[in-house]
Amino acid sequence: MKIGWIDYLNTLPFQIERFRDFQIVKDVPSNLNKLLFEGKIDAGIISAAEYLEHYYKYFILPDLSISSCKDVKSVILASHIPLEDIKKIYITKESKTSVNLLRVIFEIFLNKKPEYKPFESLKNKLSVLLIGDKALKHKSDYPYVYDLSKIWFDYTNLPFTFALWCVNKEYFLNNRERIYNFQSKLKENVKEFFEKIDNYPLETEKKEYLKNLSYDLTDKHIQSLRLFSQYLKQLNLIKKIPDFRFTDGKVITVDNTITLYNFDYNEAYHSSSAGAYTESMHKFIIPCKIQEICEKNGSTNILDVGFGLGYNTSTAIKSCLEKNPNAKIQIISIEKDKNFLENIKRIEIPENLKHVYEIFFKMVLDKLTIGNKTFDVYKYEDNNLKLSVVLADGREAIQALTDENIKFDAVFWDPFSPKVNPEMWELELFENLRKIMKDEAIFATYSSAKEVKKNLLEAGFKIGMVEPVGRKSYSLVASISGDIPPLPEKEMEKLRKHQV
Ligand SMILES: C=C(O[C@@H]1C=C(C(=O)O)C=C[C@H]1O)C(=O)O
Repeated sequence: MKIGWIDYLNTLPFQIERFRDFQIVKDVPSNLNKLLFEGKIDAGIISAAEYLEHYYKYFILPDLSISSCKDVKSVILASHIPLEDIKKIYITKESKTSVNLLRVIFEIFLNKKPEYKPFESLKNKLSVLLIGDKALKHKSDYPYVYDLSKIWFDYTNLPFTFALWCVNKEYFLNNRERIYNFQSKLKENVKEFFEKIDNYPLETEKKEYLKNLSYDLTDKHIQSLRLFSQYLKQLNLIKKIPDFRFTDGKVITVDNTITLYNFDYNEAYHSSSAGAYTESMHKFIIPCKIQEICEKNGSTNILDVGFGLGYNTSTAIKSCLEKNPNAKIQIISIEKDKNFLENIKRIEIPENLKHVYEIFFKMVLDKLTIGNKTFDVYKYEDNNLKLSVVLADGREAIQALTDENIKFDAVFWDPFSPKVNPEMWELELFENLRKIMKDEAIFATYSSAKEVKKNLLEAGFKIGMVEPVGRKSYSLVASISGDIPPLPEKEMEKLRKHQV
């Protein structure tokens, strides 16, 4: 394994010299960012801003960072003139996070646009951005020293994270155990370093500097990184607001709800850009008109394919009962992963869904015969709700449902994507599905892949679109004869052409 390593005093607590089996590549942050991006190193401590820009290429090693609360002392704008008079700033070539932070401070907080220029030497420069050991060394040469972390804190009341331990995604998927081992050693090293710091052979001033930093990565740090990323987006320094993906499978999505990464399918359970709860609401519950059905009919019968972490089912129950507290809800959900309840226990459930999740944890394992097949099923039933999570392959369960006298009012189609899970998007499956839907029932899915549209049309559905939330392309709805927003005529034409 090739590990990128920043040779600054502040990386000392990770005690890299202990990792003798790995190849250590020492460089400044800006170069390490490039090396990791290009896959020339496998993991490393890199600029937090590099993660924010290219998050989809990496996973973060949890609970590790280089952060500061208030002063950091080693990321400074050092100047011979006061801040108000600064028109031109010479910036270090070693940084990515700090340059971006400097821009946020000037262009957003102070509403100023100085000129930025990289420097080769410090000679004759009025104002410079310095990081790392050079900042510590040269700060006393300048009459005005502005600590960027302190300014961030004054404006946001949040700590600031400069560096993250990240691993290249491909490398991680093939070497998970090795990375788990590495991260737990890093964590141990930091802990031990600070336990024994008083005996460490190092000047007191340097010890104080290190003690003032923090090496963990808490919710507060993530909150701060998210805010930072929003500013970077505003300044066009990144294209998309990132999610936060960790090697333990946890993903903190854009609306701050948590989803998990499925390492078998190499895909998260929810889109990173909309957020888990928002996605449920806008791609499934609203397009399927769950509230209208509950209000009008007093009951609803939903098929949820891909229970996953339970967001769609729980959001449906919540929305329905909000509109009509007496509604009778029947949900059949299909889930392939027998351990889905274990996965749910690992996420933090949004406050507004907690009461519904309590129901999930009351489900009991039982058997259910559908058609002539018997499945394992998690069941729950009370006056309002009859919920069955069938543990089965989607195709088998839907095939079996066609032998029952059952018709659904709504279908949430939420398996892994056509790219990684093509068998769940095939024509035959949609033909079976059509048999178990009421004529006016609406089918909703997050995908708008061409194959999916084609197969739905061929199975006898009309298709429509749902405006995008948090991503570029729209998502799909389909129905036999229900009222759905049509696809733009241009799209339909393209599809017709492809069909002949
Ligand atoms: C706290 C510091 O943060 C560093 C700043 C970085 C950046 O600006 O990109 C990257 C890694 C960190 O080690 C420092 O330089 O002292």
